[in-house]
Amino acid sequence: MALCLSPGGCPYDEDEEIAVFESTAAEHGGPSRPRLPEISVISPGLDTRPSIIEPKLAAKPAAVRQGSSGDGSSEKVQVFLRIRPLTDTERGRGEEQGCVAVQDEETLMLKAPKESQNMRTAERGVTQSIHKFSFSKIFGPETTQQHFYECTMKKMVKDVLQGENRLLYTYGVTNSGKTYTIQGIGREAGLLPRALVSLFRKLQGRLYGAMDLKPVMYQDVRQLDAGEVRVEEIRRNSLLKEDENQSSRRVGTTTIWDSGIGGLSCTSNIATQLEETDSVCLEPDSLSHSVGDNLEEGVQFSIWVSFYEIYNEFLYDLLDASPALQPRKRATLRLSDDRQGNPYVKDLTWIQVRSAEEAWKILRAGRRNQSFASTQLNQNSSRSHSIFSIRVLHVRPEAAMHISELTVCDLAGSERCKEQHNGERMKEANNINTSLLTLGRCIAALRHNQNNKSRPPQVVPFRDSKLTRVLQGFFCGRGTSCMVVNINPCASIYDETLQALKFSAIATQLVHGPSTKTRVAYILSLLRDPAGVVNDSTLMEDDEDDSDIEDGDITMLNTEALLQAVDVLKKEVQRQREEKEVLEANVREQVVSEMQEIISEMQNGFRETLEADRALIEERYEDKIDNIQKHLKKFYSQELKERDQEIEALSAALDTRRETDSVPVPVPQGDSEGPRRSRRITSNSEANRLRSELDQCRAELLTKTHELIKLKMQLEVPGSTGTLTTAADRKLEEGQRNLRQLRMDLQRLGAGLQSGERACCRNTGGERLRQALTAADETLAKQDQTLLELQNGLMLVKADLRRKAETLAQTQALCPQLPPSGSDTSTTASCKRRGCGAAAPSDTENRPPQKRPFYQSLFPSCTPTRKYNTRAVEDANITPYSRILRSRQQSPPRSPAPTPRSLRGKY
Ligand SMILES: Nc1ncnc2c1ncn2[C@@H]1O[C@H](COP(=O)(O)OP(=O)(O)OP(=O)(O)O)[C@@H](O)[C@H]1O
Repeated sequence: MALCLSPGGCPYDEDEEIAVFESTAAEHGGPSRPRLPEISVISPGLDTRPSIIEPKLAAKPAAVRQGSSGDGSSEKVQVFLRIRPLTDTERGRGEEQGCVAVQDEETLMLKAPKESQNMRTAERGVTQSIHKFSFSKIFGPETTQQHFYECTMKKMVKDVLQGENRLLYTYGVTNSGKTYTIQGIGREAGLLPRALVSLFRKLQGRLYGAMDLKPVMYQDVRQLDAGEVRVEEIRRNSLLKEDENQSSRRVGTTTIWDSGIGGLSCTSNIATQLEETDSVCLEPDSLSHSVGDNLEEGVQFSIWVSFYEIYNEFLYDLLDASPALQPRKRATLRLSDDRQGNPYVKDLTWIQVRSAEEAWKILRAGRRNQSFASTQLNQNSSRSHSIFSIRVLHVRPEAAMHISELTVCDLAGSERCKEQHNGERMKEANNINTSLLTLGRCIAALRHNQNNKSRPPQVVPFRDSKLTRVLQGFFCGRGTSCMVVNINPCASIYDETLQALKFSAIATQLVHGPSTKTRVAYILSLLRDPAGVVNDSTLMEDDEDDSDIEDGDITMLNTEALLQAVDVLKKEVQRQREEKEVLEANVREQVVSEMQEIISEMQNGFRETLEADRALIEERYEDKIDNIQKHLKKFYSQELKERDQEIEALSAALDTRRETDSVPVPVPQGDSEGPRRSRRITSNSEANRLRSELDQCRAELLTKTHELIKLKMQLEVPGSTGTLTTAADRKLEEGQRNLRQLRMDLQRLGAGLQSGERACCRNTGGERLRQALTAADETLAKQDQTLLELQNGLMLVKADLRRKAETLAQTQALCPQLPPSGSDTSTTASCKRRGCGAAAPSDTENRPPQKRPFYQSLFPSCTPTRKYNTRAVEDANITPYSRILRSRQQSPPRSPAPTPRSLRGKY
């Protein structure tokens, strides 16, 4: 890529058209740029994406680029750029570095000088060093005031006389030539004096001389009575007189007055500037040749002016009685809204003027009250936004009054606060920058709303600063605005200039809202076609096609037509309201469905989280249960072991005791026992008696035993039955022994279970106990099996014995010499013991009676009969363990071994 020199001496990129564009919009929240191009291009453009402009389009003529209207002024906000010439001093300082170059009458190139902040960031690759801007028209340093006026304000004056509202405001860095552009110096009169001269020349012979009609509030007119007229005259004359007095004095003095805020004084060194502007000399302009052109017949015009400033976010009336004559403190003005919500400056002084000279004198008088100060960059820097308004009252003899307005706003220059070493200057600079920033935000919001009509509009922050509040009407359809951007080509303020240009680039993307005229056209179109639905787009088309409608004025309509218009508008309002209701219903529906989706997504999310948490907690508790199980297992096995040892020790001790007890107790000797001796003697005699009885019983038992043995021997039948009976007896004894042992085990387990259940209640896990119980179950089942086997064996033995008994009875019948009663008893006892005979058919009688309830409570379902018969006993003796066992046995098939989850469920 080759670098060329622009006409202004600035090198620019030949291949710039292929560049990817960065824009101010991007820096204000637009889409982020993927990579930095070499040149940033900022231009009004027509694209709905304001930040990206086609390079070829940028090179096209203004008429082509600015819409179909052709003149380029009907819709887009016009933004003019004016570059002021460098002074000799500035050239001497080396400020001319070719950083500002005009490429064509609409395109400006900025190239960052070496020392600038922009160049430093560009070298780091953060931003570009070359920037390209497009404007409605660019005016170079050589532009004369006359030329600039003709290209910018001339048409505005014409529009105002046609009844329109117009605003022109200058924006730029301090010392860039804003005040020079608006007011001018010496023979170089600025826009405002030229506009005044043009206005009065046009109105020659059409001025309304009386002072009885005065503009009030936003744009109302008030009829003054004679007294009020007199007051108005006095006020005007005093201002004019004061101006004459001031002018006659030798200027060059320094006026000191209070700024009105906290007693802070402000030095107004206006000598030089006033000296020159006082003698502003106007050259005849083109308007002078078109006196009376296009003015409505029969209408007279009354011209009123006001002049106020916004200083540190306070409004001051510059046409109020001179501060030099009044107390040092200035009164502030308040902002109010009229019934339609239009903002206006309350109690603002309006002075009727009858010539351009009078208007200029009033302006000069006001300027003496304005806040100027000497700053680093400008000897006479405006420290406030000054607003000069010209209201034109269109006085018709038999019709309603109409007001139009031309407002010229000289904005204070933006500047870097850090360069201000004076506290007051710093505060001013802060306020200036804040209000300018708000203006930028308003413009950006307006542009956003215009470019995104389908989306909900952004709130335009007009209320965030006084400046935007007073200018609000011009941005909201009650007129149009035009911006003049002033720049100073000095290299030392390059960064500030770049920021100012970026700011203005947003304004270049703005289009005017529907104007008052357009609204009139809208009403007229409704009257013409009341049933038809007229929307904004058709309205725009109508405007372009039908100039008659656009030129219409609602004040020309008679009462009947106006009433009709009211009816039509009411219907239209109703229709739009219904439309909006439908729209709102749709929006609500969409919002609800979206909310439902969001809620269901949230539910799913929560469910997943819950599941994950649950799994985690389960895992943790499983670990805990495992640990507890291990500890319990260890504990109970240890416990069982210890108890077994204890039982063994106790059994051994019992055996020893028994052996000891069997040894006869020696009779105590003498009276050493003291007073209990008689009792012991009694107990000894009792013992002797019992012992003798015992001996007797033993002897009897011995006899009976011998008899029994004898009988047994008699009954002994050689063969398998005898062996079987012996084996059955042995097994029965063994089974009873096992049962005893088992009972003891079960008692221990029962105790363990109770303590285990208590532990389980504290969430310590009963799985180990369950396992122990399962093991006990199995043992019991085995024992049960053994018992059943024994019972079967016993039944066989009984049957065998029954047969033997029958044989024996037959034998006895044949041998009556067999022993009588004793043998009968023993036989019966023996038979009973062995379970034979009809008197003992039930197997339950073979069990020790005291053992049944316990056994039945443990084995409730061994046999159905037992179950039915022992239900009451079970219920009475129910224990937690038996309950568990019962529940297990009642739920066939046997449930699998409990899992941690089922245990968790339980506990
Ligand atoms: N186009 C121009 N031709 C000749 N001189 C100019 C031009 N523009 C500005 N100047 C001079 O530059 C100086 C600064 O101008 P001016 O006071 O208008 O700046 P400003 O932007 O109003 O500054 P501030 O914002 O501080 O009030 C003045 O001396 C003025 O005469």
